[in-house]
Amino acid sequence: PLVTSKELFKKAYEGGYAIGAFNVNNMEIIQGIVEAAKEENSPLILQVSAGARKYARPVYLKKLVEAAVEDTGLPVVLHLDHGESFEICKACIDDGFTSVMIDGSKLPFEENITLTKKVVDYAHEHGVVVEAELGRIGGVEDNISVGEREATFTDPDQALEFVERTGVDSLAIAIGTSHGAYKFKGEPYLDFKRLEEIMKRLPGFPLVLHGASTVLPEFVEACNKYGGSIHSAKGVPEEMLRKAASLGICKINIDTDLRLAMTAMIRKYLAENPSEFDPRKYLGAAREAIKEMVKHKIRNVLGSSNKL
Ligand SMILES: O=C(COP(=O)(O)O)N(O)CCCOP(=O)(O)O
Ligand SMILES: [Zn+2]
Repeated sequence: PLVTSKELFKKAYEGGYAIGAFNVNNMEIIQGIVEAAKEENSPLILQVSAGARKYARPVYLKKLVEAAVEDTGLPVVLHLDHGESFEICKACIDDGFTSVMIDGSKLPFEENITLTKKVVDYAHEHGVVVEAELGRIGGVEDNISVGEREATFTDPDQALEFVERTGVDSLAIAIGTSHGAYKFKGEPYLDFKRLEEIMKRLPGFPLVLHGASTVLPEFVEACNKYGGSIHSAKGVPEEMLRKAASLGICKINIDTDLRLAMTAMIRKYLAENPSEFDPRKYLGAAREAIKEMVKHKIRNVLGSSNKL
């Protein structure tokens, strides 16, 4: 069935593990992820961004996720990723999503609170949970200056006030990650001190890590070996993710590693089978790679195997 993340996060927080939140844009990506969760007997969040809704059209993704639930019997959270307005959150809630993110992180603090509270009120009336964001996920400068860090990372005192005034169910925090394949110019770094300060003020409250792809080297190398050009790519080392999962991070967002797995396998298949032109062959190979990658993340990074 489609479920909310309330209970999943509570168990994950207490159990010191995290739930994977994987972005979906087409059938093969959904199938690869869901097959992996099924084999690992793991809870799962499938998330749809505004861009994914534009690419695939909302009804296709909704029906594909419903098909995945029917086919596997898995409990799945269907989550809107980075909703930027009350309207898109409302549309998804009305369309049967069980969780939505309202991302007001670009707004001044008070406006973020007002917008988030409006979404929370509507979502909670419909039994849907809400993720918000405080602090700016982004900023890939090398060794961000202290001033820069203070300006963009989540302020622990503000986080407490934000949660109390909005009633939000989980909070995406900025502690050094950013979206995409170029997260760090220097050494990878997450501000665990800051995470612990936030946890002190919000004990037991589910926190979310965006921009958490590792940018797996084997896929970057495969992309480059078969005609790609992806250089200086760097992600979050898996041991940092394991540490975050053992702390208050209950949801870990992964999209770039899915994209790299899919792209690497399609490049590889086409290069090695130049006379082949059946999409089921290269999309099938990509689906298999996604499944193996997600199983690895569930088992060795998130720790959510056999937690159903
Ligand atoms: O946190 C992440 C992904 O982080 P990652 O890049 O490290 O995988 N996300 O919320 C995914 C954002 C995807 O948005 P879009 O579909 O518009 O490109
Ligand atoms: Zn994100």
